Amino acid sequence: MECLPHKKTIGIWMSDKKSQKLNWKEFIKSCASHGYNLVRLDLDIPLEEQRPINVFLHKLTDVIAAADHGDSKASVIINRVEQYLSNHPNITVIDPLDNVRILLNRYCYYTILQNEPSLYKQGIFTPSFAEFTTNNIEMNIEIMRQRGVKFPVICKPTIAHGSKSAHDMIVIFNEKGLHVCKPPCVVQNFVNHNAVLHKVFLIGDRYHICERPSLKNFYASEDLEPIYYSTGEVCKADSQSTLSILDPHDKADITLTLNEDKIKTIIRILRKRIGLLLAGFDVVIDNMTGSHAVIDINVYPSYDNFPNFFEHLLDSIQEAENRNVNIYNNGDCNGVYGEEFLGHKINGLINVGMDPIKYGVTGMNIN
Ligand SMILES: Nc1ncnc2c1ncn2[C@@H]1O[C@H](COP(=O)(O)OP(=O)(O)OP(=O)(O)O)[C@@H](O)[C@H]1O
Ligand SMILES: O=P(O)(O)O[C@H]1[C@H](O)[C@H](O)[C@H](OP(=O)(O)O)[C@@H](OP(=O)(O)O)[C@@H]1O
Ligand SMILES: [Mg+2]
Repeated sequence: MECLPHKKTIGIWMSDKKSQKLNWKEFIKSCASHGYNLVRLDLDIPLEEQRPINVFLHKLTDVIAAADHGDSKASVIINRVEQYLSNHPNITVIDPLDNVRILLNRYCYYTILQNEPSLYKQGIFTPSFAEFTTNNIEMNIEIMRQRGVKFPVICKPTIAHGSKSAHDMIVIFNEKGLHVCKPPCVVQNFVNHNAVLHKVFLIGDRYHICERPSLKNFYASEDLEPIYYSTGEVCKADSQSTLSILDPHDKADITLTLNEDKIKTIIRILRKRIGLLLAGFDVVIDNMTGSHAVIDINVYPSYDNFPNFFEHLLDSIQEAENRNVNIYNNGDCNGVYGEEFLGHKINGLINVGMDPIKYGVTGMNIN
């Protein structure tokens, strides 16, 4: 992208896979209309040798996950990024790497939700879960018992990003099925939800909800073998998996209606506890109780069909920058910590000034 004078600069990095899905022409146009140049950063060369930036916009989840698990090349990249950002505290980071790290580990972010007693009272929950760190079936059965995890369960890799296998799931119906688990993994109570998934995409204080195909209803059984699937096969807008076809006895005659007040409550909790500007979460509605189960939280998701995505993104970046400029000019150059979370300081410059969620881009006013 060419650079024009007197404009601020957004430096961006994302995987090639993600980059191919982005409408770069439209993005550059939106950046320009908001007074930004857009440059793609090359993390294989020192950032000091590249154009100075005001905003660092990234999806480094795969690289962070690899670095945190000992990959030397990934570690060089993350160290380079973190050193650069430490040397340039006035750069607005979207989103701070320590905040992103929270969402790399399913056990970690499920625990955030479980530790929010206010959610349960409002008919919101995260399904009971347990983490397997060994292949010892007896130990794992005992852990499930202690944590109220009951069949059927979904087995998911503990690490939520960083490889295709992060999305490889298994539905397990009985104890003998547990031998298929590959620790470290989490097992989570399966919530029957009539094969309808609600995806919530967040950009700062803006959100958009879309429906996606999901899994049909399942029940514990001593006779059923584990069912393997990957999220992308079942839950994309155009997915047509047989796993989404309700069994005849399950033909849903009742419509499960998403409660937007519950969604706003979840958004407030995530902003307070995780503090990401670019995130998403998945909700299924328990078809017996109507309670809303938060089953997943994502870093910088696809934002498929998010209305005027680039405009909302740039507006939010400007708002985040304005907050940072105020903090930086007030001499708090080390950034402002958000709330303590499980030992991780949420180093969230964008956490500062927790404005009420302004509105859902669906036009709902939220106070
Ligand atoms: N506890 C659950 N009960 C019922 N269905 C579930 C549960 N957890 C996951 N699922 C189903 O499996 C799918 C994938 O689960 P999840 O969203 O945790 O995986 P993921 O690969 O991280 O997804 P994403 O593509 O959003 O990152 C969900 O969209 C939903 O269809
Ligand atoms: O359409 P969605 O938002 O469900 O697809 C996302 C998916 O939820 C995950 O967030 C993917 O990220 P990873 O977990 O890192 O694989 C996204 O892939 P990406 O290449 O766009 O980052 C999907 O878009
Ligand atoms: Mg998901």
